[in-house]
Amino acid sequence: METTQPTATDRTEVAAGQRLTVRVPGTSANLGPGYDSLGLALSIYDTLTVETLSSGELEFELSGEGAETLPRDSSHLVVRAIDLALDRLGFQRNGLKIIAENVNPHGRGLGSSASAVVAAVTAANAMVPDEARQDRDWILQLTSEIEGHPDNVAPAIFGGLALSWQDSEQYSSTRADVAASVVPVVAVPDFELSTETARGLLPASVGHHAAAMNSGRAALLVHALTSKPELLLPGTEDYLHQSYRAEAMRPSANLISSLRSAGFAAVVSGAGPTVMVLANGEAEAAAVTAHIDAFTSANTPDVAWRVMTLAVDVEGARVEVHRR
Ligand SMILES: Nc1ncnc2c1ncn2[C@@H]1O[C@H](COP(=O)(O)OP(=O)(O)OP(=O)(O)O)[C@@H](O)[C@H]1O
Ligand SMILES: N[C@@H](CCO)C(=O)O
Repeated sequence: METTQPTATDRTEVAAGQRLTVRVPGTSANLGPGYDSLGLALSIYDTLTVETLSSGELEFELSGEGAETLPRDSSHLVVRAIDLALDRLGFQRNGLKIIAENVNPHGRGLGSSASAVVAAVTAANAMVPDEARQDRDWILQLTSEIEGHPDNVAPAIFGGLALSWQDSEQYSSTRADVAASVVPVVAVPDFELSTETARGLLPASVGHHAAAMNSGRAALLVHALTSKPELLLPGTEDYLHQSYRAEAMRPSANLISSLRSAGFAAVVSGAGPTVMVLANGEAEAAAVTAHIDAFTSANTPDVAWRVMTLAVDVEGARVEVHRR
């Protein structure tokens, strides 16, 4: 979390006794050539319920991913993001009960940290009175600042395919609808790679030729995803990041090469090490799954893979306020 922590102490306290639930989709960023700009919302959901308490304590009920390892104090990512959002809104909290049901695997490239901060900031925004509440573009701005890039948070907020960009410190995003035949298939390995580590592997600059090649493929990818899925294989060719990160996720890189050689549009999901294939239709998705099973059985015996056929989430983050 790169944004500075709040310091204010003279804020209005949020009302105690509130309970709200946010459901947030996982996301796959980059999609090949869309480094730090394109992202897709996926049907794998984390659920965060927050209760505002009248005493100053923090209570945690964590289940699923990270339940054994995440901190249970104010250093928890969700609490830090709630505190920052409340501060920006002109509020502060008393105690909180955090109930997190985490399904999205951590450090695998499916946007788990983005889902957590989107859930937290959405929850904080729903905790304050109507007149103080902000819109989803405000949530995009703050969560992009926290993450350092908008490509995961945007689809987590808005659903669908998010095309995001940055002007100085200002983040923006627009949503596009993905062709109905596109089926995302993910292969999640049992090892982690943090986004921070993966970003550290990238060069400070790339040549003009690579930039030009990448621009063409990124433009093609948007057309392929929205209306011409038969062009997904050329549209997912990347020149900016995957090759530099391959050594840190060799089993994933080898699986991607094999899938692409067979004609399937395979990419590194986010910063990896998950592999995602954008299949064109259910029959192709089944063939992709069979290819992954055969390749990994023969070539990566030391890695356990979880293969999931998902859907594109079209709703984005959804908040439910429980009336008492
Ligand atoms: N639901 C959560 N609650 C609290 N902390 C979380 C949660 N999800 C992720 N995190 C924190 O974020 C870290 C993972 O973030 P990281 O950016 O490295 O990977 P990712 O978001 O899963 O993948 P990517 O950004 O490549 O899509 C976890 O190790 C954990 O510290
Ligand atoms: N665009 C980001 C996505 C992962 O958070 C990266 O590749 O580092």
